[in-house]
Amino acid sequence: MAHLFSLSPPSYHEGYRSGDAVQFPKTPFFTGFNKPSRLEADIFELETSGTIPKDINGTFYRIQPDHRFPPLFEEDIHFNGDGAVSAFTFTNGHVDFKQKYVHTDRYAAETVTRRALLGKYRNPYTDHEMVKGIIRTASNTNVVFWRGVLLAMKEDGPPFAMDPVTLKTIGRYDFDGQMLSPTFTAHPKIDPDTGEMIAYGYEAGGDGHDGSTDIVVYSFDRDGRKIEECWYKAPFCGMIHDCAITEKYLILPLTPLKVDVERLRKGGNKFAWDPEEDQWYGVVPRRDGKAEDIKWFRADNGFHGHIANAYEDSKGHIVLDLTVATDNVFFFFPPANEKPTPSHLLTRKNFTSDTYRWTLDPSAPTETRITPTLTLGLNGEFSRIDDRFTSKPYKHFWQLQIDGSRPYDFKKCGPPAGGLFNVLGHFTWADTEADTETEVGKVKVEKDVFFAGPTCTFQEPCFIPKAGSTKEGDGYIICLLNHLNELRNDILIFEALELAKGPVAAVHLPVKLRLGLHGNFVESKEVEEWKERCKNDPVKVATEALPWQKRMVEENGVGELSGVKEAVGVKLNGSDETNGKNGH
Ligand SMILES: C=Cc1ccc(O)c(OC)c1
Ligand SMILES: [Fe+2]
Repeated sequence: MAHLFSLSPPSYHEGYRSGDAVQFPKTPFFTGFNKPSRLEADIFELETSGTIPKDINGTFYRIQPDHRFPPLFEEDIHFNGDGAVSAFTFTNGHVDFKQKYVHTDRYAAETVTRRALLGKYRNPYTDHEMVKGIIRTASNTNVVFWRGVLLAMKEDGPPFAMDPVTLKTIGRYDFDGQMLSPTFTAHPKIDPDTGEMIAYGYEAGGDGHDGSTDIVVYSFDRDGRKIEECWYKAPFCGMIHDCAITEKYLILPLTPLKVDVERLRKGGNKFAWDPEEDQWYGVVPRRDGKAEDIKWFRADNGFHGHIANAYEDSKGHIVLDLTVATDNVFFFFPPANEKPTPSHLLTRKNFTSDTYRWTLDPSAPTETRITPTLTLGLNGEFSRIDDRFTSKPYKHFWQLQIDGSRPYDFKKCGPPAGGLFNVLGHFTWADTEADTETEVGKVKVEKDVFFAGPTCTFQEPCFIPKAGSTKEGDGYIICLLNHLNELRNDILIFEALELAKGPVAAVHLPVKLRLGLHGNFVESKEVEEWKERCKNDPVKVATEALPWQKRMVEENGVGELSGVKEAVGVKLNGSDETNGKNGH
């Protein structure tokens, strides 16, 4: 007799989903530690070890891509998973946990059909007809608190707003109708002095998947008013994942991962790595920018990781610190001339990801070639700082490190899911101003590190300032720990300036989450204050389709998009009659 689990026909035929069996691909992106969690959860009083500091009163929010349904394509990637937000709320030494999906338009549509309708990562040409014209974003990359709401963000679409207490999705957020570009970054920066949000979108000129080289830059002041909007041109349509701000400038690292609309039309990958292309840095003024103001700096090929920080030095030069890898970190987006490799054969490239310091002279001519002022000889990613020092000279950063010299239990864990981030590091710049003069290669940091052990890796850390203290680094580091052998997660809490001493406390989850991207800490006081304010002035979400959707309706007639209208409740005519009846 056939084994019960072999009764259903194969769920993928020639790489495309077939049949009705609900089965995830057996590929490395969907198995082992990478198996979707699909969990919405609410746990009151998590188990803990050590002593949870009683002065942490607030919530650590983080987000993970977590596929709800078997993907349409067997070779789908982690980054295409539905956004799910986790919230760890600390109250006087106790910790509660919540996790909820972001209810995007794709979430609504796929709830109706109980199966995936959207195809490949950022390729609408691979979607089911029913969702033509949909806002495709999975909102899975970052979660940022803004004026009373949590914004779940992904760089291919607008943010979705969630209630910070219940994690219920409120709707698509358009900054009170002031932000109508098709794309919006997952890495906005908040100026700690002015409280404004500086943000941008790339591939922003058209519908968000047409290879447009337009970049839009926005600033919203602390009262939510749009005070800046300027449109610039990029030398090519490529990924601009993170950004940095100084007092006067916004810096946009353009990575040689390129979009090609013809490839998209043929059902191919969103991005292709171009090993021949430079890494570019666009610099624009934060105030009164004009299209012609953008200045590009170019350096030899490299793959941008995340920003640590940036500031202007005493000469008015921009000091910019970020990780840059020596090869294509997104191994699933190979060069255009390379055939896609089946994912069971895919391997991470052998790259290192050092921390680079660039010093940019804003008065230099555009397309000036640059070399780093400093490289640190580290190998890591996911740098974080004390965010109160964003845009200012700073001393401390924290970063996940890849230390191949430490023991790793391959037998118990297999290949490390998401990368061997086995060490959490705290680094102190020796002397911030002098560093800009230092020669390349000289390590000018002091290290303070903690090794996770041979069966564990870390997810991105986050700094929590100690209440009442304004001193840089005076706080805690909170960090998810992956138990790769047990398929479970913990949260570790460290004194931020004393990682080597080990965690002061651990919080134990009874389940495995998925590998997440980014997170932020918000004080309970702030959430409560905004709850009060929102009673009189409720958060408004988008009530109309985006301009590109309206154009699509005009060009094709609503008839062609009726599938969307019915299934998704996209408010194509500004009516909301279908919204809300779709599953939730
Ligand atoms: C670097 C991370 C990164 C970049 C682009 C993405 O769409 C993404 O999705 C989770 C993640
Ligand atoms: Fe990121």
